[in-house]
Amino acid sequence: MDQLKRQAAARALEDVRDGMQLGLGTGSTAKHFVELLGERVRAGLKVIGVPTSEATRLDAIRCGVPLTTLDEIDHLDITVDGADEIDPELNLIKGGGGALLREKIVAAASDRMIVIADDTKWVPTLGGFPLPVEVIPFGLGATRRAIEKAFAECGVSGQMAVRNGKDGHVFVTDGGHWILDAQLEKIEDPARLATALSAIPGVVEHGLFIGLASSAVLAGGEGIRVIERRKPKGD
Ligand SMILES: O=C[C@H](O)[C@H](O)[C@H](O)COP(=O)(O)O
Repeated sequence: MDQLKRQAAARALEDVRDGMQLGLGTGSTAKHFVELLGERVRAGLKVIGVPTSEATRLDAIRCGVPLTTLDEIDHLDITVDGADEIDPELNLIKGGGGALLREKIVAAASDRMIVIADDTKWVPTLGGFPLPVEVIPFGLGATRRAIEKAFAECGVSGQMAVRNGKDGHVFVTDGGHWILDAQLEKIEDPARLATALSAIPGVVEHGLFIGLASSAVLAGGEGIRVIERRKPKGD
């Protein structure tokens, strides 16, 4: 599986040109991209990156990839990031590693987002992977009830739990927030659910990435498949 992730990362790297400003994703697949990019940088490629998490920032530094911020530059050419699920419209569930907020800010600031994954992430309908919803700890009970109401209005339901870290304590995101993971099984209308969740006070962000991915590079036993998004970015 790790080999497949690396192959997808290597394919995305073929789109990177000298002088590009890149969004650097988070997770085990995006980590391969950062490592491969580092090799190219050491061989003379001139790029600059914006990391989507503290973990990726440290990886990029270790690999020698020069970094900047979205305060210092006004756009990114390409963001390369992994995903937890990808549907045929290239809508995504992200946030399995807790980096969804910075990932979405960076993807939205990019001309193109290339999603890299092994082909087990490709699904007909999103929802098998628990949907991460990043929340402010204050008023959590009220936020939870509002999320449940939004789920009901959007025709989905399922258990929701505060995410714990490996140490057994509540997982805290890079932004200092908590994550609720919702087991929804099938999200028939992800765009509607995304809009409903974004309207709830106390919800900082959610893991539905709608209309952000430009293409997906899927690596599987049969080789690599590149799927281009049909509609323009943002639609
Ligand atoms: O918060 C984490 C990110 O959204 C990751 O890109 C996503 O969880 C996929 O990670 P991985 O490549 O490790 O499966």
